Amino acid sequence: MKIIASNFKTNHTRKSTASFIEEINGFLEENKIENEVIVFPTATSLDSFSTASNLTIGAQNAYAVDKGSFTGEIGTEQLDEFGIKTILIGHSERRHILGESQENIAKKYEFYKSKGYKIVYCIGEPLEVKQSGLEKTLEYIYEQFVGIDTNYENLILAYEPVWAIGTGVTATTDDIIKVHSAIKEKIDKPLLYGGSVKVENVKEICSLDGVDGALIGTASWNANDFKQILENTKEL
Ligand SMILES: O=C[C@H](O)COP(=O)(O)O
Repeated sequence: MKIIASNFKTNHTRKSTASFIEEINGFLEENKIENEVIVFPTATSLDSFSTASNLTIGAQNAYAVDKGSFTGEIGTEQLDEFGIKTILIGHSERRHILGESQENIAKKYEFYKSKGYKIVYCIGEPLEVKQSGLEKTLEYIYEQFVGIDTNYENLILAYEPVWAIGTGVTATTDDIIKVHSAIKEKIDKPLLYGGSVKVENVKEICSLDGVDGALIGTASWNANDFKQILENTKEL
């Protein structure tokens, strides 16, 4: 059983999201796909979708609050409206582009943990760290666990090397195995790989030891490609 997640990032409209979800839902049912599938649309496209039991809709981000005066943010009141109970936290784009600190990420994690959300928690190193070797890479990754309760029952991890995200450069199977096995030795949670996963490589990556699924950006935005990804991982 694998977990295949699609992160829309800043892509798709409300309308195209609804048709994507309808199409994927139908595909899962018709093809009896049993893997767990999670789709993270933009906040503006969240809705009360009717979905198969193995398809979950999650939020890409939300503030650590129920409601209040936090311009531009959403909280659990807005997520509850659509029954959203899954959230992505610590994505590298939020860390490196939007400037979220480990302290803020840990606060957000604690808040959504206290609400019982399923949390997909991302970790991963930038290129200069990777170039300094495995030991430094792991040190960097472990710092991203500061303030994070890794025993939380609803936790899924996603290892996403920053240099592989949206670049078309996938980590080698050797890179993935080394980092995944090191993380798995310390933390016994499902661990996804993310970073230029596509139709052609998803099966190989998801078959590696210590890889429990994939968190996919670019290659998941086209419904036909995502269906192919789901098909290619169906038997794993
Ligand atoms: O959340 C997904 C990851 O950032 C991977 O993105 P990507 O598949 O476009 O490389």
